[in-house]
Parts: sequence; structure tokens; C-alpha cells
Amino acid sequence: MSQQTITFVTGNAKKLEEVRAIMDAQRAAGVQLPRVEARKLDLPELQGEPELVSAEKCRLAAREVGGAVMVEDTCLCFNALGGLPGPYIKWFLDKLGHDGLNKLLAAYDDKSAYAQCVFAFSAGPDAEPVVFDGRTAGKIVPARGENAFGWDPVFEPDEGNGLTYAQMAKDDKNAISHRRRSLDHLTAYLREHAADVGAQIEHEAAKRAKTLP
Ligand SMILES: O=c1nc[nH]c2c1ncn2[C@H]1C[C@H](O)[C@@H](COP(=O)(O)OP(=O)(O)OP(=O)(O)O)O1
Ligand SMILES: [Mg+2]
Repeated sequence: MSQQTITFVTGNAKKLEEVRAIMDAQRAAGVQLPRVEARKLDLPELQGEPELVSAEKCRLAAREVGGAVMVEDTCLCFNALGGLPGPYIKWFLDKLGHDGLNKLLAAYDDKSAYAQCVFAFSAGPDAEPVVFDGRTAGKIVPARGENAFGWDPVFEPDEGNGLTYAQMAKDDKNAISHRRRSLDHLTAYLREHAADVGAQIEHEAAKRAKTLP
């Protein structure tokens, strides 16, 4: 596994920053992790359940890169709305803003929500993606804190001592975040299946080498 590189495909620089910070801290603590390269690509996203959105994004990424990839899809799910906006949060945030997200819940007493990150990993274009779910529970609040990353100012995690993600130090967010939890599952999988995954990446690469003109 250590010889191989996995390409993290995302169009979002903030995601990449957090993934790098989480992995660097773990490496410094002696955790064995694969080499990860980044590729900036804004891939089209299928509609549906988060696991499906992420798995399909992963297939596209693997085809695009022609090798082992990881992607993630992030959702913000309001319990009063049956989990919506969920995977559509990007567009809700874009069109409604922080205030509009709060107003969506005006008719409900229940402001609880969870942030969800679904990583998907694929060994190559013909391999089946594997998905990993990470969640952090909290509630939707009027915006507080620096407006640096998406909906961070309106999400107050239950474990955040009353602070929104945007008010927390980056390391504190990374310690409890949906992204951290999902990434931990992915890296644990890669460690547990290091031999299989390594062989699969090699196999995929060899197959492609053969089919090249
Ligand atoms: O920790 C986070 N804290 C605050 N906001 C966040 C976070 N993580 C993602 N976000 C935002 C970005 C986008 O508006 C939406 C997810 O959409 P999502 O499709 O997963 O991300 P994206 O299109 O920006 O990047 P990608 O190329 O990896 O799909 O929530
Ligand atoms: Mg996206």
C-alpha cells in the first residue's frame, strides 16, 4: 500500500485542506497512511442517497484519473425535513444563504441536524467503489463565526461546547467532524486490507497497461 498513490478528486479546496490537516496529524502520530495526491475536478453528481452520489462520483473520478481514487460527498441533513437538504445542500446554500437555511426550519421546533460525509474509494476504473459514512450531530443556528467554509457558521455540533464549526479552532473541528469520522473509516479499511487493495491497484494498472495501444 505504501508504494501506491491514491488521488483525492475534489473541486473544493477547503475539503482538501481539512483532509490534508487530518492526515498530516495522524502521520505525525505514527499512523500508517497511503500517499494521497490531489486533483481539482468538479465532477457531475447523480441525484439520490448520499452513498450512491459518492459511489457514482467515485466511478467518474476513477475513469477520469485512470487509477486509484478517493472522493467524498458532504450532506447537511435537517431532521425536521426528513434529512433534506442532504446531498443538495450545496445548491440550497448557494441560493438561500445562511439566513435562508435557518428560515427553512422556522415552522419546526426541531432544529436538530447532522453533517454527513461519505468517502468513496476505488482501486481503478473497473473496480467497485467502497463507501464510508461519517456523521456529526448538531443543530442549525443563526450564523456565528468566520464565514470561511460553506455552512460552517450555521452548524453547531453537539460536541462543540456551544460553538459553531466556524467558531471552533480548525483542529477542534477536525477532531469531531463528519469528514474526520468518514476518513478514519476509509484509512482503517486501507490498513486492514492493505495487501488486497495493493494487489487490486496493481491489477487495475496492469490491465490498463495491456489495453493501451
Ligand atoms: O465541512 C464543511 N463545512 C461547511 N461546508 C461544507 C463542508 N463540507 C462541504 N461543505 C459544503 C460545500 C458544498 O457547498 C456542500 C457539499 O457539496 P459537495 O458536492 O460534497 O462538495 P463540492 O461540490 O464543493 O466539492 P466536490 O468537488 O468534492 O464535490 O457543502
Ligand atoms: Mg460536489
